[in-house]
Amino acid sequence: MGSQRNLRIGIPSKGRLSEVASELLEAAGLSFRRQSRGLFARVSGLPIDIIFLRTDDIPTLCNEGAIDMGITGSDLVEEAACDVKTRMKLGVGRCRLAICVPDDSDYRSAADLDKKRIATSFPTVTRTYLAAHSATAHLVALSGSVEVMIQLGVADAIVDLVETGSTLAANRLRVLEDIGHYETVLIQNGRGHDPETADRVVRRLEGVVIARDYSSLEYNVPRSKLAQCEKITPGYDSPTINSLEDPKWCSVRVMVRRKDIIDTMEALEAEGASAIIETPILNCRL
Ligand SMILES: Nc1ncnc2c1ncn2[C@@H]1O[C@H](COP(=O)(O)OP(=O)(O)OP(=O)(O)O)[C@@H](O)[C@H]1O
Ligand SMILES: O=P(O)(O)OC[C@H]1O[C@H](OP(=O)(O)OP(=O)(O)O)[C@H](O)[C@@H]1O
Ligand SMILES: [Mg+2]
Repeated sequence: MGSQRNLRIGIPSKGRLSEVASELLEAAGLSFRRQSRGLFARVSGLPIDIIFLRTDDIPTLCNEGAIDMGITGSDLVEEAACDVKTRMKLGVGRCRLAICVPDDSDYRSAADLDKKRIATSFPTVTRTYLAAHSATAHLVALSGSVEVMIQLGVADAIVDLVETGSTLAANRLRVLEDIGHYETVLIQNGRGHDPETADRVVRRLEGVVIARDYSSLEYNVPRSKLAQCEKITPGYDSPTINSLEDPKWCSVRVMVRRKDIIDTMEALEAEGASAIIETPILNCRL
């Protein structure tokens, strides 16, 4: 039984998302070894092949059916303007796409860029955004080094990805407007090749991605204070409560978003909780 060929998952062959994608798949129990510069790798014990591709080709190749699923940036999915489904956000590679202008220019909004020249690797997204803001610009479509194009006299403004803003600062640019926020995603086309294996990949990645976002927190609390503490830590579903030898006390185990962990520990302590312990979660099924 089974499908005629293995499920194909396309992942970046190089660049910043290449390691991110491999690590996530490994953590989800999809183990494979890439021969140097190889295009394919077989996943051990599962009917899956990993195909190594350019990050920006992954949306198009998924839409065309060359791969069944792919890991890439949601910015590139939007730019490719094709009909693939986003199965899940992977919680990494977060960045935004922004219209940027020289620090010392007087532009105040996208509408001020009407009839100006804009350099970008995202012509489709840029054109759509400008049209919605009553501006039409001359777009210079480039595949990289967009930040230097103002200095080179090629453009008046650029549209590029921004994370920390250090590239902008180095080039004396500022953000005029944000176009959108993006992150690394798992995509799938609508052809439905081997849906059982595809869903299994999604469930496995979910386990890892959710686990990375949460910690497990355990604490002891007098039963009289339990209600207040449960308000602070409602948990992913609901907290697990265990009895302690002293009937006036109980122990609580709960999942807490990692970004909230310190504030939560402080709030619990202030309510009278003690022995508050954070432990990382490697994987989970909820
Ligand atoms: N500074 C950044 N911070 C976070 N994510 C980013 C950043 N820059 C890019 N990304 C994400 O990574 C994807 C791939 O990045 P990019 O297009 O720069 O290629 P790359 O992997 O860096 O390879 P190259 O060296 O060819 O530029 C982007 O589409 C975006 O989703
Ligand atoms: O706001 P920052 O943290 O500075 O990040 C933004 C920069 O990151 C990306 O470039 P990348 O590092 O991939 O270099 P590249 O231009 O060689 O692709 C992007 O194209 C920006 O230039
Ligand atoms: Mg890059």
